[in-house]
Amino acid sequence: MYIYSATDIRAWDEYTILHEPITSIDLMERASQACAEWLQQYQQQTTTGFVIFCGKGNNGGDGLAIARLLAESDHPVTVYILEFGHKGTEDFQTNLARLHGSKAVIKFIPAEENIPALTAGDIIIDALLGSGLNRPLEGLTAKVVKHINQSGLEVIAIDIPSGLMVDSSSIGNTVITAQHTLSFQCYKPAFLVAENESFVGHLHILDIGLHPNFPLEHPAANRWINQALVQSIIKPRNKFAHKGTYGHAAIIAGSQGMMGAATLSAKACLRSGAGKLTTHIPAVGYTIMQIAVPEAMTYTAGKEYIELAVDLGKYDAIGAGPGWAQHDTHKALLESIFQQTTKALILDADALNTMAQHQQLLERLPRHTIITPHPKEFERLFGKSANDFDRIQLALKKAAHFKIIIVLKGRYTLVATPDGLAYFNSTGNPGMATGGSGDVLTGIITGLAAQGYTPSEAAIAGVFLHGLAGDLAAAYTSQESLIASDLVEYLGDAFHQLVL
Ligand SMILES: NC(=O)C1=CN([C@@H]2O[C@H](COP(=O)(O)OP(=O)(O)OC[C@H]3O[C@@H](n4cnc5c(N)ncnc54)[C@H](OP(=O)(O)O)[C@@H]3O)[C@@H](O)[C@H]2O)[C@@H](O)CC1
Ligand SMILES: Nc1ncnc2c1ncn2[C@@H]1O[C@H](COP(=O)(O)OP(=O)(O)O)[C@@H](O)[C@H]1O
Ligand SMILES: [K+]
Repeated sequence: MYIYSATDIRAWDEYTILHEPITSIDLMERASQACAEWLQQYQQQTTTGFVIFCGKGNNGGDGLAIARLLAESDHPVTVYILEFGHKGTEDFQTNLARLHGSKAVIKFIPAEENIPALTAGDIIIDALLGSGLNRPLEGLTAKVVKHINQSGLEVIAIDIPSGLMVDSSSIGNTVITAQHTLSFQCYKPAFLVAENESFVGHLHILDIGLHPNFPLEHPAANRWINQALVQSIIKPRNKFAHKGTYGHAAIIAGSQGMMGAATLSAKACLRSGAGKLTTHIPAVGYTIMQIAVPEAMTYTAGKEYIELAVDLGKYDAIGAGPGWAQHDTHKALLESIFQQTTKALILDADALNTMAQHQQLLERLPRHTIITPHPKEFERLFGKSANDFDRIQLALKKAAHFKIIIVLKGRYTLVATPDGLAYFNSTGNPGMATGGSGDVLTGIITGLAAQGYTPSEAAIAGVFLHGLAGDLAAAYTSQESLIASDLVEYLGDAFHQLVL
């Protein structure tokens, strides 16, 4: 599934009108019906008043149609139309004419003194501006939005909170703060970044039946990692497989006091289907690893810190970095890993911090290395970004420059590939914001890469399975109680859900 820009969404709209075919006003009716149905399910008492703020574009047109549909179901509805000069789009005008025949009360806001007082208990519907927004809100529009935000009432935004840019940062702008956003057909870039969380609230994507052929003919660089995509990647195991079939993985991890990171990565690697695993750890962790992960072979070098890794050429995938801590031998260790790597390499945590301190190492990264920074590690490596959109662009730029795969972790983890594609992961939950979650991810991606999945495939499937394991674990144990070990325990159920 693609994540479209505002321009692409408009094109999909027009494509549907032309090819279904359907008139523009009927498409608006379909979108509005989907919203009205959602609203009535959400608020079943017909005594609840809806106060609907409409602009004069098609987002306002949606608001007018929703008003009529709610009034027909005996909800008290008051509509406020914000006057900004022009008379409104054609579909806005048609819906205004249709609304005149209904029980809804229609009022206009031509000036600040007409901004209405809002009544406790009312639900506000924001249909002021949608995907046609082309500049920050100002003047009367900004005042209305601030008034709504200050009311403290529940706000439900139609398509996108008014004032929020679809494809770029809205930091510092006046934007509706919604508790729910009912958006049409597909995710938009604005919904995927942490900086917009407080505006969007709970997001609901409503299917309004835009033409299914459009995505087939218009691939986009921004993509959604969902079950269908991962099912197309993960292959069932061969009937006559033996342990050599699924690769030999190495996890180079751990230090005094951080052997947990190494064991979590190792377990996750094995639970992801790798045929064999050897762990390279410091001597201090030998007994811990042998007891915690008896399935893994173990090689030790260094006492409290891993200092040397030898004979790496035989591995199909190497995961390095979890629990290394900071030590002055790590630069040489990384250089030696780079030299010996023949196949896949996954770098996380302190391996990334070491590269951040010795930037020249970046230039020596083997091609198609996967790095898995969280935003702070990303910043240490590549510098600060002014906003989340810039950070995504920077990740794509660096992925292309160094020919690597960057897994930028977060709510919607980004997998940026060297060919300029940005995959956003759909699974996961805040229960996973707990120490060790990232170590599990490193193990999963290493385990997948060892089996011969390409680095991009391993990263995409890895983040999805990791998040899905988190969702299944949270459903059982709650987000609060979730710990990283649970992610390993639920990986099996996550694979089951793919129904191979
Ligand atoms: N795509 C779909 O699937 C479907 C989409 N549908 C709906 O259509 C909506 C998009 O409609 P839309 O294009 O008419 O845009 P919308 O945001 O209502 O108005 C934009 C107009 O406002 C203006 N303007 C811009 N910025 C401004 C500002 N800061 N302050 C003040 N004014 C500003 C600007 O005009 P300008 O002033 O620049 O001449 C621009 O022309 C979409 O969100 C969804 O709800 C459904 O009905 C059917 C299926
Ligand atoms: N709010 C969230 N929603 C979804 N996934 C999350 C959330 N918080 C954290 N995660 C996931 O958990 C992992 C945390 O990794 P990281 O920050 O490296 O943790 P650690 O260093 O403790 O292992 C990442 O894969 C991230 O995507
Ligand atoms: K809106």
